[in-house]
Amino acid sequence: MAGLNGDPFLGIDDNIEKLQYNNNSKEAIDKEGLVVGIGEDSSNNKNNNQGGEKDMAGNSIHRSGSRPQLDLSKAEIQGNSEERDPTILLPNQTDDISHLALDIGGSLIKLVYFSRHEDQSVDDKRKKTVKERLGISNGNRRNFPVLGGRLHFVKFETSKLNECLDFISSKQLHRGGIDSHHWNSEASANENAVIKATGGGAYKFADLFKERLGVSIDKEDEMDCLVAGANFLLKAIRHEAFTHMEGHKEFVQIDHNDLFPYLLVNIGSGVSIIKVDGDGKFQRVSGTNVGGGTYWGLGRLLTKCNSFDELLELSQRGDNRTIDMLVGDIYGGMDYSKIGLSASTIASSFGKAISDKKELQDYRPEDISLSLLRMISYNIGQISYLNALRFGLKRIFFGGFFIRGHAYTMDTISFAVHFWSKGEAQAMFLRHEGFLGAVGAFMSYQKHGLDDLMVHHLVERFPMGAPYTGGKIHGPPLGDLNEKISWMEKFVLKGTEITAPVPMAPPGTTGLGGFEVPSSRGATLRSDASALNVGVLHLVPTLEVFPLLADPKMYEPNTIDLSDHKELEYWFTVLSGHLPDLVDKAVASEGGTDDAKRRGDAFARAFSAHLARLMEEPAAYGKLGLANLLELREECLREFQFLDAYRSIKQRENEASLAVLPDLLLELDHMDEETRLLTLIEGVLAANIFDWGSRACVDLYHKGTIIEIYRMSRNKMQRPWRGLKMQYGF
Ligand SMILES: Nc1ncnc2c1ncn2[C@@H]1O[C@H](COP(=O)(O)OP(=O)(O)O)[C@@H](O)[C@H]1O
Ligand SMILES: CC(C)(COP(=O)(O)O)[C@@H](O)C(=O)NCCC(=O)O
Repeated sequence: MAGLNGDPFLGIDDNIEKLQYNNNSKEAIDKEGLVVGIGEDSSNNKNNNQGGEKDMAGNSIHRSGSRPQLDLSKAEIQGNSEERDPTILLPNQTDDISHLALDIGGSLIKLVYFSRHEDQSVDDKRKKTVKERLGISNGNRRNFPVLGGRLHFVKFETSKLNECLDFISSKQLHRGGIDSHHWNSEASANENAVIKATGGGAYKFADLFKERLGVSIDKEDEMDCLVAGANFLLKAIRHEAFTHMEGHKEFVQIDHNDLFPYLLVNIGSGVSIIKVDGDGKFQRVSGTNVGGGTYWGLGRLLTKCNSFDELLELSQRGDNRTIDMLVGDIYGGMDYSKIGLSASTIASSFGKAISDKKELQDYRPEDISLSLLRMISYNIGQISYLNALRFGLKRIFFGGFFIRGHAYTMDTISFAVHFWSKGEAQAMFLRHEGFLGAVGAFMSYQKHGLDDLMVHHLVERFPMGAPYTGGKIHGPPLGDLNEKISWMEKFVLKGTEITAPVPMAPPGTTGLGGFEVPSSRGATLRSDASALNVGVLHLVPTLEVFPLLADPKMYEPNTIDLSDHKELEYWFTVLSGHLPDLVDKAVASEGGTDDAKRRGDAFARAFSAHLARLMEEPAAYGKLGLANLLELREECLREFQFLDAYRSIKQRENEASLAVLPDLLLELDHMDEETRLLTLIEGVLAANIFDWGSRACVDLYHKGTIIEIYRMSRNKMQRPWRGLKMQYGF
């Protein structure tokens, strides 16, 4: 019933099936692990960036294409390959392994770093033995370890560079991470490490990195990186792009064969506008100095805000009409319909301040913030459209941290694009908005094979719970989920108690294309990552996903789409109702100790909070299908260290099955070939039907083990077609 787990060492094609022993109808379904094989021949890896057009002024950047990075050739397990968690020797590995890339911008430092999967050690011995027994081979795949792990996304303010350096140092990221001994025990001793970095800070702070961390910065061109990052994310991450109009978010599945050309608008401190024609083929066609830095800088001066988020939060309670001059203010309350302007259209941002005999302090900071935000967002949307028009482009992707997943910002940009293009062009946003450059810099490492990754090769997971340690449940408030680092990591640094459930954000929309007052008033802004909806990307070097499908990249494994609210409500009720039972099983799987009970309790609270959040905002963690929801639950269980909630049940089942196996085999041996085959098929189907989790099956299950149920029902299962089969001789 349960498939083999992926084997990161062997890279064998392998199905991860998870049987859900659940108490609810419809609930127990198989989930296919989304899996990847990034261990293809790394020598074939192309550096997408190398062919980049260098037609931007003055950019002559050295790209260190010849420097080897994670070279996996001739890798082998050191010592006994049967031992748990064995060390892997990478004999051809140079000392400068690096799993970290940076984008050091005018406002923020973005970090993308790689950590190896922890779960690779789980029961490797058993898997190998089973694989050997079954004679499963690697086929023509390479017979050495592939890089399985996670891509993390972290950001810091550039003004707090020291925090960033401390973070890198505490995790030894510049030396391949604290788990680097798995890969190369000498790596940590390396003093000649080089890390890839892009953005202006790669130049400005290179000496500081050398001084503080002893690492050299290998500079990558910012535009190259933005484009490489955007192309990669659009190709490799399911539902990376989405539209946002009048508060409504819709994920867009990009067809890789029809991605280019597009316009990329990166709204960082300033704005770069790039026409992208292919991998490494692009041209920076425009830009504007009125960008994110303008909103934050001017906003800070005008409102005395202490943080960008505070400024954004203020805008949510603002009314721009007190400060913006509207068409109606000029036209005596009338529309100027001849040119299509309604009375409520803003004629001149901040224009009212000319005639009002008011001073700065007479205006509400909330109104100032909203007016400023609208002015800048609208302006960028309009300039972007004009550039799209120049080149006949219909699709405009917006990135950069100015957007910050903020509904009003996105609605305003979308409105401007839609309005001026008369619906011809479309504004789309990227979930990893601010990380494009950093991802691109990460991609520029040559030999990790990431540039071969395609759709389904990365599985995105969200930190779902709080870590447990020392007999107490710790963790930051759920609202701070993954602001900088995963919950588990955060705990190590901060270790605060769980104090609150996930705070509910208002339906953060503005209505009417961003011109009116936002409907979301008095609410707090979501913490960074939960607003950004950026999870950790997992690379699982095992299978191709359903390689026989005509177009595996476009395959949607979710048959139940939870963006339908009724469907979501149904599953919310099912999962909530099932929670106590699941907790009981999870606690039992860990021996029913007090410690397990506390973790079970914390898991229930955390998962309930996530469910509540998803009810409020179904797209909070990206496009939501039932398979994703069940995976979120698994992830949450794992974070509370329940590796397999159904462990004790499986144990019981295995014991029961093994006890009757000799008899069953004997019985099968005595059958003629046809009956044997039929019986075997029936047996497999019986188990599979149980897997479907119908209420009737589940009720039956409570009365005994699967094998007993099967035995009981087998005699009653003489199907009419069986007689027919004999009658007609097939
Ligand atoms: N926590 C934050 N601190 C500062 N600015 C932020 C923050 N979150 C979002 N921003 C916005 O993001 C902009 C920076 O975006 P980013 O894409 O990181 O560009 P850069 O590479 O110039 O730093 C800032 O100018 C500001 O408008
Ligand atoms: C200089 C920059 C590329 C730096 O990138 P950033 O740190 O803002 O992300 C960007 O700020 C920009 O494109 N500014 C606009 C300059 C102009 O075209 O007017």
